[in-house]
Amino acid sequence: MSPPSRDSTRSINLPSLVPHTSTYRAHKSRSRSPDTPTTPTQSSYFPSVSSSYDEPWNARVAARSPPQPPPFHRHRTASETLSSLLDEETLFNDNPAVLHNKKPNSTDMADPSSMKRKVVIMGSPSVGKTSLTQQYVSPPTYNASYYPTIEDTLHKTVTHNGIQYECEIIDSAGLEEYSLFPGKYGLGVHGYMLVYSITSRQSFEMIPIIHDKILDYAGLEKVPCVVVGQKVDLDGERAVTTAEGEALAKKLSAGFIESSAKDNKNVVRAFDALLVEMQKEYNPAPEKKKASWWSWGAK
Ligand SMILES: Nc1nc2c(ncn2[C@@H]2O[C@H](COP(=O)(O)OP(=O)(O)OP(=O)(O)O)[C@@H](O)[C@H]2O)c(=O)[nH]1
Repeated sequence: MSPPSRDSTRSINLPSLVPHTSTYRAHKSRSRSPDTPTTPTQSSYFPSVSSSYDEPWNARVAARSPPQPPPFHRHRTASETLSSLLDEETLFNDNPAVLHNKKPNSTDMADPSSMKRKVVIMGSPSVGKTSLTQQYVSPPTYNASYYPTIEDTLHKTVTHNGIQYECEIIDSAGLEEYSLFPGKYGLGVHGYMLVYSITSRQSFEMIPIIHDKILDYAGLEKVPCVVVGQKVDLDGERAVTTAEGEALAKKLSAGFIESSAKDNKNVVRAFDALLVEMQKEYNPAPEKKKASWWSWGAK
């Protein structure tokens, strides 16, 4: 006897689905009427145990799998996505730059005499991020022991160029080349301090990698940023020249400074440089009036 071909009429005896249950019919009749939601009520989706177990298994499956997905399963339209993003913004009312491409501005101030600034200190492990931050927030503080950071948030109110800033400073965990970028640092942040150690070439090479990750995550072409070459007291062990640091910062359109948390050298200047970068981005000085064409011959 020859084996059954693909087209053979012989088929496996699967039970056929029986969609025409009372639940299914109720759903169909609802979906025909434009005024009624197509989503069956909870009770019709999940009939009570006693009634559902009277029906065959395939009827119960059919009752739970309506042919049309309920509305909350469909893809959101662009305008729905936008309005949900706008809702998200209210979750971060302290952080005006929450949304991608949305810049904070002077109106983001709760108190008009002070501005909130959220900054993240990022870089490779052990470059001195914590030492730098603590030296800035509560000087003089320097601890020669090393305790890897998970994350720490510090606050400091400073006045710079006549403006008072309430700074929230996030001291982040050291990042390695293949570390996942922590998404929370890509949103709602006003500025970044990217720290390397002048004694570590590897930590220097991490700076453009972290910078790229920030831009990718935030969906921006530029973020206010300062590149800091830390541990400048160890000049004898230098692995990165000042010129290289400057050139990299220029390439990233960032500020640049070398500092030593140990000697408390340029620590305040590093944070001031970041305030300047943020100021340039969010509250640029009004452009000087351009000379109009007729003023050329006016002398
Ligand atoms: N010589 C010198 N050592 C420093 C300086 N800043 C920090 N250190 C030392 O470097 C080590 C690491 O410092 P941390 O401030 O913990 O470095 P970190 O970047 O926060 O490290 P992670 O928490 O791993 O990300 C510690 O032993 C510090 O004492 C500095 O300016 N000069």
